[in-house]
Amino acid sequence: MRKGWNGPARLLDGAGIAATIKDELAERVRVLTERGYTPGLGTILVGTDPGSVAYVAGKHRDCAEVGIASIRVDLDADATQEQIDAAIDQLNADPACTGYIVQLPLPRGIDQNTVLERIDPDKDADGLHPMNLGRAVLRVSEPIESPLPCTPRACIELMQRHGIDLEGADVTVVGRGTTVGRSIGLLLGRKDINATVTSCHTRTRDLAAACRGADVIIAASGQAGLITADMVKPGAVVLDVGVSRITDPSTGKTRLAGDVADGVDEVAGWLSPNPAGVGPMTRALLLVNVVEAAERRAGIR
Ligand SMILES: Nc1nc(=O)c2c([nH]1)NC[C@@H]1CN(c3ccc(C(=O)N[C@@H](CCC(=O)O)C(=O)O)cc3)C=[N+]21
Repeated sequence: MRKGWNGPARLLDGAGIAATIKDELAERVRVLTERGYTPGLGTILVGTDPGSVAYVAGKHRDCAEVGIASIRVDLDADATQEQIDAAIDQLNADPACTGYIVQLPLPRGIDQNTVLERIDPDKDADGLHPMNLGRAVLRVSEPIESPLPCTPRACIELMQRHGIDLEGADVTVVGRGTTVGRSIGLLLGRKDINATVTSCHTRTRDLAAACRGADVIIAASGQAGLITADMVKPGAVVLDVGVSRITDPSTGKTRLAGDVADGVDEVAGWLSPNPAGVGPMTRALLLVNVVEAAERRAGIR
């Protein structure tokens, strides 16, 4: 938060920091490759959801930029649970694959939890396997030598690299989805971060009050424009994590919209743009998870 703040917000430059992180990773990848441990990222994509197709393509482009090998498994939208299981078993067994993700959401009829639990926890590049989430719950004061969820890591890294102090800060998290809302509190409450976390969702009685009291708002509900200027304490840090695809009723065209409404930039002290904020950072932290997994395998962490 910024004292005596009187807008407009400074931008949390996710695209810029992501580029810096990728530069740092390229050097670590070079060392790994020299030792015969080139990291490899796998993706399993089921179906042709345009958002998912675009994200997966972005992840493979990022890999190429830093020298990480990439392995792509694309399945039809009507793939069976058995076919998805077989793709997971294949990547679990593939020595060239250091870590991989199964792009979410999965088509209707496929059980997400069964899929996530089948991933080898050491290769869980998303940090969403119950073993890895469980480690994050249990190890609050020691370093965690296993993958952590990418978007929560991305949010924290984005703030830390802009010098934002989270020690004792009041952080309100809006949304309780698997990839962000449910797990980010595990990281924010760690003894090396020490934030105080309030977790809100669609049944919260007074969301505006919970937001107004916060030094930091993490908006990850997936409801376009949910967080409005009147809900933000002047000078607060606002991270716009949500991604919704909305259709303009007059033109019929779709566009991407975040959780944060226009006008918040006039009140907040810091704001992550969307696009170019948390999205590119999430992709960068995915690569960090893969490089860290490769370093563990190579015995250099
Ligand atoms: N297993 C799994 N892991 C994920 O991490 C995961 C997932 N499933 N399913 C969907 C969400 C969404 N997500 C995004 C990643 C990058 C951008 C991103 O880089 N966006 C660009 C813009 C991209 C555009 O314009 O389409 C930006 O913000 O600048 C956005 C969204 C990862 N997710």
